[in-house]
Amino acid sequence: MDQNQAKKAVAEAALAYLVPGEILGVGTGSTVNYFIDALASRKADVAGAVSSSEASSARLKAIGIPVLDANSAGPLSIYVDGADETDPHLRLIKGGGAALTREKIVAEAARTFVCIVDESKLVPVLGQFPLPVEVIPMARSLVARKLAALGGEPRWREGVVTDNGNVILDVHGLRIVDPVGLEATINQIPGVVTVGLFARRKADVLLIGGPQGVRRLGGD
Ligand SMILES: O=C(CO)[C@H](O)[C@H](O)COP(=O)(O)O
Repeated sequence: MDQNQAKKAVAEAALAYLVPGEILGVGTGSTVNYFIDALASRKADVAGAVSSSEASSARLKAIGIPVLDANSAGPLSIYVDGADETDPHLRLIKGGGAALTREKIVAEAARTFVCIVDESKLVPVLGQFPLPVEVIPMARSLVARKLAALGGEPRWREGVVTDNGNVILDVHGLRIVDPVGLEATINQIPGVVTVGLFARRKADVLLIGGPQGVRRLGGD
């Protein structure tokens, strides 16, 4: 099974968590694209979706799933999304696709966060993947200095503007031994909209695809 087959396998496995007749949350990225493709076969069970990006909204609409405003949808049954990195405790780094803020909002609104990854994303300690931070443009340099003081090496993802009109700093060189603490610390820097650490609201279920098939962590 190659990496794309692993992504497709976990995406299809996530269908088992659908709650018929309820609204679900849908994330962003290549693994989620496989999930949206798979969702086409279960359209009748989906009352609608709240999406974390314009890209996923377009893909959902293309298969005929109504995309709803988060403000009118209320609590969501599940949230299905990928990750850039996960540790064995289901804490995540997300935001490689620059959709981290909306992803955090939709994850928070969901009863169950089902994270779908291929096994290359599983690490013992988070931080090998540069940590994305969404920042209000006028605060970019200030926030970069504060992140450097925390021991990271922030790099501006030049040319990228988020769906919310902000910029992304990717923080290299962190070894994140206290994800909950670091999430809170970075979120408190003025000008930070969101850090792509999902440690306080982590995944509830992690589906990992690899050569042996799909295995699950959490959800017991
Ligand atoms: O956080 C994300 C987007 O902001 C994605 O979930 C993450 O980048 C994983 O993407 P992919 O499934 O393409 O590997």
